[in-house]
Amino acid sequence: MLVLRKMWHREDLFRRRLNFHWRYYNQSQQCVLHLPKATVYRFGESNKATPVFRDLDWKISEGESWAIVGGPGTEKRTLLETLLGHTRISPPPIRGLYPFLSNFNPPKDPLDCVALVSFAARRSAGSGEFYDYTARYGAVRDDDCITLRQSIFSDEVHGSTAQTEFDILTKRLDLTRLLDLPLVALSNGQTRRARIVKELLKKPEILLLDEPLTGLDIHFRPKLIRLLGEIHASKQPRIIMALRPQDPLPDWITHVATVNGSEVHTTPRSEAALHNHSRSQRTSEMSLKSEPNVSKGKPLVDAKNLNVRYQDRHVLKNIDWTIHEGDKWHLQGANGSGKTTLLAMITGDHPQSYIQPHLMLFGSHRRGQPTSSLQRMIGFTSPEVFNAFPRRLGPSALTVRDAIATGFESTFSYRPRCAEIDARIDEILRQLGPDQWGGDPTAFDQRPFALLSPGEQSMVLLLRALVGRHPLLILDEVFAGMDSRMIEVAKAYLRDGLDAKQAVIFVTHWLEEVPWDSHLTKFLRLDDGFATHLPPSSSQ
Ligand SMILES: Nc1ncnc2c1ncn2[C@@H]1O[C@H](COP(=O)(O)OP(=O)(O)OP(=O)(O)O)[C@@H](O)[C@H]1O
Repeated sequence: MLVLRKMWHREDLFRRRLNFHWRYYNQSQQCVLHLPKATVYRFGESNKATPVFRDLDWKISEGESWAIVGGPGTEKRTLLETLLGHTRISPPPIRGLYPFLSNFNPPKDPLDCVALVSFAARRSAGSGEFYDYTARYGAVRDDDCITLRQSIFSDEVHGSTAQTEFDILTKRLDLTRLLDLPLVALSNGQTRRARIVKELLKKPEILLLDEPLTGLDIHFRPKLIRLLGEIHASKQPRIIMALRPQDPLPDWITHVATVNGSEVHTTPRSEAALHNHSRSQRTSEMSLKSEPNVSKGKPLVDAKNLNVRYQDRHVLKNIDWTIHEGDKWHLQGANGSGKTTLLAMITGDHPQSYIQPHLMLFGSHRRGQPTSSLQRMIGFTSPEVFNAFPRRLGPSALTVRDAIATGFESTFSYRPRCAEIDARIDEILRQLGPDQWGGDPTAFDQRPFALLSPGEQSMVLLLRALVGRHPLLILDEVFAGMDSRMIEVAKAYLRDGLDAKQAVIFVTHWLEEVPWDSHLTKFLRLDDGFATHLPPSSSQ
């Protein structure tokens, strides 16, 4: 009897162990995504059309952490659209694209539980007209009064659990103190963080993030990456991130899908060929010949004791800043420190620019100059210009050439092009067009702006800023979406291709993107609205 009992006990132990291993095996092998050797077409196109992806063979098992890495073309974005179910997969995967969703009772529909956070401007949004982003600087209109808190707590997000998660996420993403501000008042980086919180609270099973590090300051990037790693490990939701090749790959990423044209290579991290963002050591011939950045020319901007307030928020505090001809400035500062506000003083977009006691722009007081004539002196691009730029399609679509030509105007508007303007556009396209960065040069200037990839759109907006050879260039996060080859070409132009007297204010959160060696660059850093002039060796 005792022997029998011992045997039962052993058998029970064995059965339990087996059960445990089987459950563990099942869980670890649970298939999150499965695309077995598929061809992917745009919706509405037959199998005779050129596919967007061929032989796409991709399996994601539970527990793996994936990043999609790809260049500036539209392919990375198309792969995200495929994961959202916006393309046709042939043959369709038998258990669906996301087999694990069929294990829920009732099974879940990917359309309801796979979400995307993308910061690329929507194609042909609204009427396709230029959107006036400067409204943000003035009195907030009633329509724009929706606060950050109201925007996050949409119909889809409610209940006490959501409230707790909301409190935790807004704290971790440093948004708590901004919750009662109008949404339009948030800075670019603050808006990006808010968009991520909003999608997380909708509780998707899978969250796709398109280049989530762009526009975030250097201190914030590691915080976001850590948070996303923790969220992914909890599977609430699983995260798939799309990154540029030069972006740092988070430690917790185990696998990489590299997009190259119509091919996608899926490999464990250790086998992926990655190009980390590294500071270019190349010093241009011009840089070697140039003297250290001692200002010589006339002052273009001279601001003394500049202040900006919104009710009780004091955003810029007693700023002194003089910019001379030929100066190259790197304007630094964390998200929300006041960079965009300061630049809006110089472009005249900010209504409070009129009330400054000493704001001299191009030799006259700001008050004495219409904004339009002021802006004819400035070549300008920024995340706000990128988002506001018209993206209409159809017969009145804006071509690349049209888009660049608007750089001769003070604000966005068309003017019939003359031969001289066309010749200058041809020149800048030869210097910085797709032939230089390995893009498709076929009739590039006639392509609709709206159909370019985000990186190509950024490049066209840079050309728009450069085409008029303005005395002052303001280049705010100008390389967003570009790959390392485009960035190197653009940096070389900014080092060697500008007129000696052109001054530049360059804004970036990536020190390695600054085109000039540090001894040729001047540094102004904003900390919570206060400005500090930094010595040449300064990094962020
Ligand atoms: N109308 C407004 N009312 C209250 N606060 C505002 C308003 N407009 C802007 N702010 C605040 O001013 C601060 C500076 O914003 P700004 O856009 O200049 O920051 P930034 O340095 O450009 O940030 P980022 O790097 O994220 O682009 C932010 O904290 C923002 O919330």
